[in-house]
Amino acid sequence: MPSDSDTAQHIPSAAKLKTFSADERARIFAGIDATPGSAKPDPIITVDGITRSFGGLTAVDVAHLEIQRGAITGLIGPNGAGKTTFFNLITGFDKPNSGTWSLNGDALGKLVPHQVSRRGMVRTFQLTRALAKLSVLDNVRLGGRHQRGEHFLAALAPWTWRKQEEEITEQAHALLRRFRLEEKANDYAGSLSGGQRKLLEMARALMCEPEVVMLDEPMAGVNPALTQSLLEHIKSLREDGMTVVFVEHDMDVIRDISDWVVVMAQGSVIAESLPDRLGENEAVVDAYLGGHHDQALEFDSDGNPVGETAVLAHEVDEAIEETLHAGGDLSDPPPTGAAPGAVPGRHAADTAAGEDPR
Ligand SMILES: Nc1ncnc2c1ncn2[C@@H]1O[C@H](COP(=O)(O)OP(=O)(O)OP(=O)(O)O)[C@@H](O)[C@H]1O
Repeated sequence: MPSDSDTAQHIPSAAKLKTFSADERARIFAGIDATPGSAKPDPIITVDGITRSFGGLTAVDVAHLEIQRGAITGLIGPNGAGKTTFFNLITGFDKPNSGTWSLNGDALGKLVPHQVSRRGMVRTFQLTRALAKLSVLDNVRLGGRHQRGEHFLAALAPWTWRKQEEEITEQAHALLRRFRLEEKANDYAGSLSGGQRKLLEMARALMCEPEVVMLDEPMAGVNPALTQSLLEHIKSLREDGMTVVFVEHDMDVIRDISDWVVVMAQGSVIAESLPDRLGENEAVVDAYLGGHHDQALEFDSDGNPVGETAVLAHEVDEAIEETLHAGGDLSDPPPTGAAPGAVPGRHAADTAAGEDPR
């Protein structure tokens, strides 16, 4: 495993980042095959044969995936599709059963998270209880951890780390200004709103000057009033030449900011597409409707659902229960603009069970 001193030379600098105009990105993606595992003209991340099982469950099984440099790639898929596990694997937070993956052609398989971030790829993670008790400024400063000051040899030469500490603090303030959190610098991070926490996560991630930023549900828990500004901040990462990969459930967000969309279901990549072509993709529609809508239903001699039908019946029961629990009315039509298959309640349940809603 490479040591910290080995990886120090890999800290990316802004000079290495490459920006593409909107027109250039449109041209790049118009020329890419909309098929799972399709080749990209300039992949910054390449993944091969990565698998991860939990007991008998295969959570991730991605045969091949390339992520285009300098663009925003959205990663979508039904609940339990393996998106978060995939993020954890390629950023070193979890270990796969098999597979290889690389950043700029350098294999990352044996690295731990801070070594991966030094190579130039970071993922955001939610504010933990420990971080909530620190100031906003210290949270961001922590993103610059594992630089020279933490190396045990540096403890013997304090003048080197003191200088670095000043630089880290300066950099943290600059990021707080960028994300408009400067006024909150000395507040407890735990006192921030949902949207401000997301900005803090991004500021913390940018401390190591990454080339790739992986955002896990950046819009979750964000007040709608802040959504637009958060989206602009994500786009600004791309304008600075960073590559962004993000997991998101909200299809409006996906369409608004993604250049390209990768769809996972049951651990695998089942589709790749331009965001506005997703609806034309049969595999995507199937994944979101559960793939049951055109299957024959099966019952045993007592009239109990069996096999796939039993699984479907259970999902329908859960959806109905969720709707009732949330105070919904089962006779309500599904809200307009909702993600396909995401609407619990009678109408959606009936549709999923194969009835024509018209
Ligand atoms: N540590 C774990 N132990 C056991 N099973 C796990 C573990 N982590 C994930 N899983 C399982 O792996 C599968 C993929 O989970 P994962 O969280 O990666 O999906 P996801 O696509 O991110 O889902 P969501 O959109 O609901 O967050 C799920 O069936 C989940 O229950």
